[in-house]
Amino acid sequence: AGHAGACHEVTLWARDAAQAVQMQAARENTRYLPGHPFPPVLQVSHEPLSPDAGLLARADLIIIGSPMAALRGMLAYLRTLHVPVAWLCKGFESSQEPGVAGLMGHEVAAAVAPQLRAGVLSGPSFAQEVARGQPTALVAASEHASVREALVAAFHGPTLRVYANEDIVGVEVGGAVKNVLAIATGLCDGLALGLNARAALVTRGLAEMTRLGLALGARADTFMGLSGLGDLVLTATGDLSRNRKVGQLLAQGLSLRQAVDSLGHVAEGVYSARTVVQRARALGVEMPISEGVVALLEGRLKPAEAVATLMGRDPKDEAL
Ligand SMILES: NC(=O)C1=CN([C@@H]2O[C@H](COP(=O)(O)OP(=O)(O)OC[C@H]3O[C@@H](n4cnc5c(N)ncnc54)[C@H](O)[C@@H]3O)[C@@H](O)[C@H]2O)C=CC1
Ligand SMILES: O=C(CO)COP(=O)(O)O
Repeated sequence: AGHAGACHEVTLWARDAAQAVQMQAARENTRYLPGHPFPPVLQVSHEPLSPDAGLLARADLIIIGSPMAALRGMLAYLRTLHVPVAWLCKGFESSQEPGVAGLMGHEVAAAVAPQLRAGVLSGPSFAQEVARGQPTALVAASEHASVREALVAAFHGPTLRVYANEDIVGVEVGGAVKNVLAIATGLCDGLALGLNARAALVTRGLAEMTRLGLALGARADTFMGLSGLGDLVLTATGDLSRNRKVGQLLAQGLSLRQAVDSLGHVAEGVYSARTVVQRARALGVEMPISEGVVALLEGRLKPAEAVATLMGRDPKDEAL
C-alpha cells in the first residue's frame, strides 16, 4: 500500500488469476465477501510475486490475509523485504511431521523469514462487520515498534480502533485457542445445554487459554484484552463464526467432513486443535476443553460423551 492523500492505495493480490479477474470486473469479492463493493482506490492483481520488482517492491506495508496453512509459503516470498509485514491468520500451523508440534505465526516467521519485520493484526473482528464499517477494535502485535506503529497508522480510523501490544505470543495464543473453544461452545449450544454451560465454557476456556499462554511466555493481561477475552466472547457466542458453526453442525450429527465442506470458508480451530493440545501436553499444561474438542474432531468421542467427560472431571480450585 502507498498513500494517496488521506486514502491508502491498496492492491489486493490473489493467487488465483481467474478469481482476481472476476473481482476486478465485479469490483467485489463475490466468492468470499459478497455484498461489499470495493472502494475505488482498491486494485486487484495476480501478477507473479517477486521481492525485487512489481507489487512487492512498491509496497510500504504488506498484509497477508490467508489461512494459517498458507502463511509459511507467503512469508517465504517476502523474506528479503524491508517493509513491515503482518498477517491476519489465527491459528497454530498443523505440523506435517509426526510427533512434531506446529508453530504460531511469529514462530513460522522466525523460521522462514528471520530478517522480516513482522507482526499480527488480531482481535474480535468478523469480516462482514468490518467491511460494513461497524465499530471494531483490533490489536496490532509485534516485537518491533515500527511494525506496531505502521499497523496503527494504516488501520486506525473512525470505525476501527487499533491498540498496540508487544506481546505477540499472547495475542497469537488468544487468536488460535479461541477458535478451538468456539467449536466447543457451538457444540454446547447445538446440544441446547443452556446458557450456564456456555458461560462456564467461555470462562474455563479463558483459564486454559491463559495457562497455555503463560507457559509459552505470554503476559497474563493480554488474555484480558482484545485477542483473549474479546475474541473469545465474539467467536464463542457470535453466529457469524465459522468455528462456532462447526460445533453446531457436529451437534446436529454431521460428520466433520460434512461440517467443514458446508462452510466454504476456513475454520481454523479444526486445524489448530491438535497442535494446541500437543503444545500444552509438552509443557504440562491442562486444557480439558481443548482435549475434548480434539477427541470429538478425531471421532474418539461423540458430542454427548465429550460433555460427560468434561463434567465428570474431579473437583478442583478455580485459580489458574
Ligand atoms: N473472516 C473473518 O471474520 C476473520 C478471519 N480471520 C483469519 O483470517 C484467516 C483467513 O480467513 P478468511 O479470509 O476468513 O478465510 P476464507 O476461507 O474466507 O478465505 C481464505 C482466503 O485465503 C485464500 N487462500 C487459501 N489458501 C491459500 C494459499 N495457499 N495461498 C494464498 N491464499 C490462499 C483463499 O483463496 C481465500 O481468498 C484465518 O486465519 C482466519 O482465522 C481473522 C479475523 C476475522
Ligand atoms: O476470528 C474471527 C473473528 O474475530 C472469525 O471467527 P471464525 O473464523 O470462527 O469465523
